Amino acid sequence: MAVIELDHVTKSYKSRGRRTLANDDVSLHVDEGEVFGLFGHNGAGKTTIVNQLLGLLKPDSGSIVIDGQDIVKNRNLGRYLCSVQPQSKTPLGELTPRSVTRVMGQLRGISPEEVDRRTTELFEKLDITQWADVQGTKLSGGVLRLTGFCMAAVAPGRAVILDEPTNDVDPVRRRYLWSAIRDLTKDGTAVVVVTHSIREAENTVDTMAVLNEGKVLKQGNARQIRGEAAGNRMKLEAVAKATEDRFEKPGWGEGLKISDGELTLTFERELASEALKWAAEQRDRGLLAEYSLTEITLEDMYIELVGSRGAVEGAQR
Ligand SMILES: Nc1ncnc2c1ncn2[C@@H]1O[C@H](COP(=O)(O)OP(=O)(O)OP(=O)(O)O)[C@@H](O)[C@H]1O
Repeated sequence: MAVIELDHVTKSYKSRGRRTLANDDVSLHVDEGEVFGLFGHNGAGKTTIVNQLLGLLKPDSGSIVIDGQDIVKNRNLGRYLCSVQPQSKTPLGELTPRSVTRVMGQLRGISPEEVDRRTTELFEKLDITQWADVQGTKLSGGVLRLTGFCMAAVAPGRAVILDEPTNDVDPVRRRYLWSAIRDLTKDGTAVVVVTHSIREAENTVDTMAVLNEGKVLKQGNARQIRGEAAGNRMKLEAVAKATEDRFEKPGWGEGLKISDGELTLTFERELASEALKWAAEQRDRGLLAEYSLTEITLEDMYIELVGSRGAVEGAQR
């Protein structure tokens, strides 16, 4: 059953005499117990979707239904039905992670005992118990961000919306966080994760959409989309020590690219041993350092789809 149904939503902003079409006929559905990844370059229109789900913005046209309730007609319901971790860091001031998480749980109507149990469980899961009672002014950006997640997760609504939850978080706690995101779905909560960390999200998201310049470019089951993009292909990744023109391009690979000193080359899976031989030769010529063969990822699909399009234009208000 769909918890979030966003249909044909269009939203534009007017600023300094200019109109920006932030969402252009966007339709997204998120089912119970599903983690939905919303991907897109800066300025693609992701936060505009989040703000409309929460009832903070009204679409120009289209419908938004959460748990069967019309959010366009009753905008306050958005904030009741969804709990949210906003994109900005949670400013705690002199308050502590434990106190703000408790307040949020109580505001959302769960008993003090349940709030304490959930708060302890979340802090332990994310390994931030040692900072639970430290004032916000003395905490790192990562701990503040994780506190923002706990505030959204302590008493989740029918949907939990997480806008860039992994920013500033160290690699180990990011793993705990992705696992905590999956845990949220166990009682049927639908989770929307807005993130640029597609490589990490890949293991957790069930369904996804790629947004570009306000439009949905691709949407569906994340595993299927990755499978379709990968086909029978693999990828060679290597540290390049020379520019592209110095390499002898193999006849069998597609698209040898060097960007920021990293070489990538995709090829049919059965050519894996050829690819390793080629890489060893290039290393012997002093053109490559470390190299490895990897699977095609969801992030590769994203880059193929969006590329550098919109990366420059989209973000200015
Ligand atoms: N209040 C506003 N007034 C005018 N234009 C806005 C406003 N908010 C957003 N925009 C514009 O709408 C478009 C979509 O912005 P939005 O913040 O939804 O993108 P985003 O995908 O969330 O970006 P990011 O990944 O950088 O957070 C951008 O072109 C942005 O400049």
